[in-house]
Amino acid sequence: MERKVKVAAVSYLNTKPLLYGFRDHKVMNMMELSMDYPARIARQLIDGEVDVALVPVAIIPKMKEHHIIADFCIGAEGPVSSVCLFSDVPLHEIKRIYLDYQSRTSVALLKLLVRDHWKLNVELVETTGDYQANIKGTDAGLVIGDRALAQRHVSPYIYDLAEAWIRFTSLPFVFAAWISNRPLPVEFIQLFNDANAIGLNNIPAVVAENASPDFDLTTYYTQSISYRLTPSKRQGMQQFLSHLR
Ligand SMILES: C=C(O[C@@H]1C=C(C(=O)O)C=C[C@H]1O)C(=O)O
Repeated sequence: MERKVKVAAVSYLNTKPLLYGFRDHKVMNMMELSMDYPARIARQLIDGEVDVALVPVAIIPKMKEHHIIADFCIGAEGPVSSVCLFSDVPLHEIKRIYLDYQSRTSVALLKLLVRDHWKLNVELVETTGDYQANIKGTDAGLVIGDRALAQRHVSPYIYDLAEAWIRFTSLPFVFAAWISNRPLPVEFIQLFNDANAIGLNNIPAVVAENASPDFDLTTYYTQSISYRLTPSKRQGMQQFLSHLR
């Protein structure tokens, strides 16, 4: 038998619906699952430490070979709630923006919006560890994932990046997709897709076994995140990637 497929997933609440169905699924006999934050799993997929990952789509241009293997993604057709620019002051008064080291796609999207949509003259600052405490005065911050859901209760000004992208392009946005760095057996791909769909078809069960002190998870899973990689999401993704080139 072929060796097990190494799969890496995002360790945020937004991935729980996609992973819910894997537990007792027979696809687990064919794979090993690990979890980390998006920038780390991006590195693991590029370096070949894993075969498939729910990676930030912004890293696609860095891959020698890539295959989108599933019909599911971390996307949005409206405000995504967990990818935002947080600030104490209105957008045009911001002087500096701290960038989230856990992100790849949202950092690229923020840079695009700053330049072409919002047209801001700001200093962009890379981070490597905890930086949310730096978000104060005219220093703003991009925060993603569960930490963004918490930051919503802290910062008075919240600019949702998916919402801004949709205003800018009239297209939905894809933050992350299941991508492999080599071709995989059709049987694996079919089972993998089947496992992804189970949680999405059972959102109340997914909500029942997870908890967020910061955000209503039913709303998050059914209205903020949009999980189906539809033709219009693929179009949004292509448009985003062509902006990156
Ligand atoms: C919507 C989100 O999408 C995430 C954003 C990513 C990025 O910016 O690189 C990568 C994976 C997604 O989990 C989120 O985490 O809040």
